[in-house]
Amino acid sequence: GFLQVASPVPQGPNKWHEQFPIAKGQRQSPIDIVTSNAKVDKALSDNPLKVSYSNNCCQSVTNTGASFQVVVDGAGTEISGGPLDSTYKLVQFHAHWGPLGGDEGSEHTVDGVTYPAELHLVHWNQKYKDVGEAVDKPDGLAVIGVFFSRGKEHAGFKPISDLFAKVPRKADKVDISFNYDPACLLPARRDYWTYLGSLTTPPLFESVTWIVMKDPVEVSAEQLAALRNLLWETPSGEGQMCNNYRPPQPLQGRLVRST
Ligand SMILES: Cc1ccc(O)c(S)c1
Ligand SMILES: [Zn+2]
Repeated sequence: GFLQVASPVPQGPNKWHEQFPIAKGQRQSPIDIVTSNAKVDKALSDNPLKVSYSNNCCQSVTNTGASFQVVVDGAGTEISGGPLDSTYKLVQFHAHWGPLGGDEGSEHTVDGVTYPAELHLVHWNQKYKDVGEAVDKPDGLAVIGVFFSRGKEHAGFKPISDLFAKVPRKADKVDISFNYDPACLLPARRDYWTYLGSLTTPPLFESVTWIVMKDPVEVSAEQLAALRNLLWETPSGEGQMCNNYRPPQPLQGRLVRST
């Protein structure tokens, strides 16, 4: 029969360093957050993190082949304060998750504890002309991480999780026709840990000021299962997208601050 030339299946995290040497860098993410080593920094509370999103900023949901991604028009969606020396604008949000029904899937862990999924709200520094210029600068990005725990349905996440079945394949895209305020995905209590790290997927740029919310938000088992309506390439062909999380990386002496 004809030689089957399979499309190159993305290699797992332990191979990324071959093509992206920065994978073994000095400020890689995610990390295990050892809460007893985190240092409370009152400067973080003296200048509180300000999150102001608008409720008509979300344009579409797409399947990137590695996660879902809600594409956001940054106009009117700004964060500032806390660990940030500048204003950053939201550009997209996505998530990382584990196997069906499992408790692993988050990227950051807290004293070794994993959550079933982790949401990433990606923002870029307004001192740069666009996200393309910001994405590889040391102060280019700020990502708010929110842990998802399994529990009651998250009414605010439902309009998004209901769309996953409409974007099963890579590059599939569906417009978001309703008003949606991503702030509904944040926990009520705004305490967080913050440290300097990187993107958790290639190209793994060391450009992220991480803001990891301490409190998880609850989503239902069905909403976690809806993440698997997204498909991706596996070594044995097309399959449910899952385990798209990178395990914790060496801290390399970095300080984790806490509110
Ligand atoms: C900009 C960006 C893209 C993908 C990611 O997983 C993260 S963490 C950040
Ligand atoms: Zn991410």
